[in-house]
Amino acid sequence: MGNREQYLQEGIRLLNRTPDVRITRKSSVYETDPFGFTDQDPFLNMAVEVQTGLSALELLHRMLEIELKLGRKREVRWGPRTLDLDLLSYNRQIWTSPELILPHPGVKERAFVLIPLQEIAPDDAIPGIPSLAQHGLSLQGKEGVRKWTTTSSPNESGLSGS
Ligand SMILES: Nc1ncnc2c1ncn2[C@@H]1O[C@H](COP(=O)(O)OP(=O)(O)OP(=O)(O)O)[C@@H](O)[C@H]1O
Ligand SMILES: Nc1nc2c(c(=O)[nH]1)N=C(CO)CN2
Repeated sequence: MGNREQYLQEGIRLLNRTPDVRITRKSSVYETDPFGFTDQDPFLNMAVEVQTGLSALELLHRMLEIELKLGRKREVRWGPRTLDLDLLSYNRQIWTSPELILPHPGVKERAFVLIPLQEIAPDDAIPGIPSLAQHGLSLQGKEGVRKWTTTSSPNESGLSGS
């Protein structure tokens, strides 16, 4: 919602100012069709890598604080938001608790996550996630807001159909 690029940049700034958290890589920014609740404006998505001494749960808590600081309200599931920060993967750990699931369960079904992620992380960064090529996805363009193409017809998530 609102000035989407500014929210992304502010989120990154606050993440990088968090004690014991340093951003080490940033993907391009992608404009993506809304997934889940489709009657809303396009999203901007990106992935960042951080180096941290925090535990995964501590990092998640700092991320939730940043969302709140930037005015995130939880109204409609999958609905419009100022900023959503998800912890996609942490040291290739596999973890399930009521508060935190690792890797994030949405990764494997969301092209808007997989594509920015593959720009900054190796194919095996997330346990159990097939590579982009295995999803039939390829990237276009090099600068600015980027797009991708699917080699077969996309399903709702934007990933190639099975
Ligand atoms: N890996 C994770 N990263 C971020 N949040 C997670 C993760 N695993 C579990 N959660 C939990 O999910 C809760 C709800 O997240 P949120 O409201 O951002 O969902 P959403 O963005 O609407 O939908 P989705 O989670 O499908 O992207 C968080 O409070 C958090 O405790
Ligand atoms: N394109 C796109 N659609 C979404 C997104 C998102 O980040 N990008 N996040 C959602 C809830 O987490 C729901 N739908």
